[in-house]
Amino acid sequence: MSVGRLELPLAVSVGDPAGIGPEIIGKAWEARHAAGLAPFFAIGDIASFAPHWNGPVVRIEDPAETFAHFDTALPVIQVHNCISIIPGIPDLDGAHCAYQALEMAIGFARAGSAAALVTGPVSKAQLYAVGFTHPGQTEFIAERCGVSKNNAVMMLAGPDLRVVPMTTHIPLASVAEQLDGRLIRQRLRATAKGLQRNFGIANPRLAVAGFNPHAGEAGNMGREELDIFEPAIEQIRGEGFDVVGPLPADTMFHAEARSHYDAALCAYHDQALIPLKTLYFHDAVNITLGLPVVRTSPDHGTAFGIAGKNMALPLSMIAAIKMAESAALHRLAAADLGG
Ligand SMILES: NC(=O)C1=CN([C@@H]2O[C@H](COP(=O)(O)OP(=O)(O)OC[C@H]3O[C@@H](n4cnc5c(N)ncnc54)[C@H](O)[C@@H]3O)[C@@H](O)[C@H]2O)C=CC1
Ligand SMILES: NCC(=O)COP(=O)(O)O
Repeated sequence: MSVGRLELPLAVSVGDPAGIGPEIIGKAWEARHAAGLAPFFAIGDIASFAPHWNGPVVRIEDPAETFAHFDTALPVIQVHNCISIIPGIPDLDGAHCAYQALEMAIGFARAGSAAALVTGPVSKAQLYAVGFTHPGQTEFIAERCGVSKNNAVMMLAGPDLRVVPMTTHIPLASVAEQLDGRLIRQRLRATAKGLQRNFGIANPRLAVAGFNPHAGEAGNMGREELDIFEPAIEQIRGEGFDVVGPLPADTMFHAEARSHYDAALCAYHDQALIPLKTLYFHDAVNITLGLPVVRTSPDHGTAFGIAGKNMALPLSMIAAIKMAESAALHRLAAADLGG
């Protein structure tokens, strides 16, 4: 059950200011009434909006000021000034801005000044170039929240498909060695709990994709399913969770198959994200499960190629803002019920 509205605004980090972050946040603000969005404020360089979007912005110092301004302008909390923003041409100064905005947004959510955290798209390569040592924002936010990276789960959620890549931003060649029984069990438990807390699904149904073609074909095309997946899944079933698998990955994403589970746990990034983005590129949301705060993000990236051209669709950002509100409300409702 999720009812009512939040008493706190949502914090939205701008992401890389040379990407489409400022444009999709501005366009989401324009859609605030039509889409029924909860009040939100952006965190970034206020000067980074004009090259991308010509709507009104207002500088605020405190998240609580959001409510006084949200009707008439996009409230923005300032990070350090980026020297110059050229849409589509990322630079290290912009990467510092993105890094600082992310750090501040986490701080507001953790301090209880924001109801949830919505992160704009960043370029991982640009962040790495300014000293970011985590694979992505998921792991960074987990660390800032004191959660081990194995218990923070990346989920991408579309209208009738939710996927979890059990390994995330690592080379494909490293997947087999990282996918051990412990990781699979941790991902399964955290996904089940995350579906309960953020989506209000009381008894989540989980499906696990195999690693090899045809889920190993009874051990003839690889033994990971027999030696690692099946014992891990058996143990998790013994803990009372509803889990099927390992299933052949090529036949578990068609419409009828999708109706049998609430989330599909996949062995690696592209096994999960290809079906999701093929079906729902503009509707899907990246949500991190297992955190003490709610964190969502659009499913897409910085789209440098279209930045500053007024071509970016804000739909995934709007969906991320809506999902952040809905997840925060689910958590409040569960707390009211003693959950
Ligand atoms: N949430 C995040 O912070 C994410 C960040 N990234 C980062 O983004 C950078 C670029 O990644 P790509 O693989 O090029 O993916 P991308 O999602 O930025 O772009 C892929 C294609 O989709 C188009 N596109 C993306 N968002 C769009 C929108 N809102 N409206 C219209 N068209 C849109 C782009 O123009 C491009 O043709 C990488 O550095 C990656 O690390 C990628 C995914 C998620
Ligand atoms: N492919 C998903 C993605 O890149 C998002 O990563 P994160 O920065 O949210 O961890």
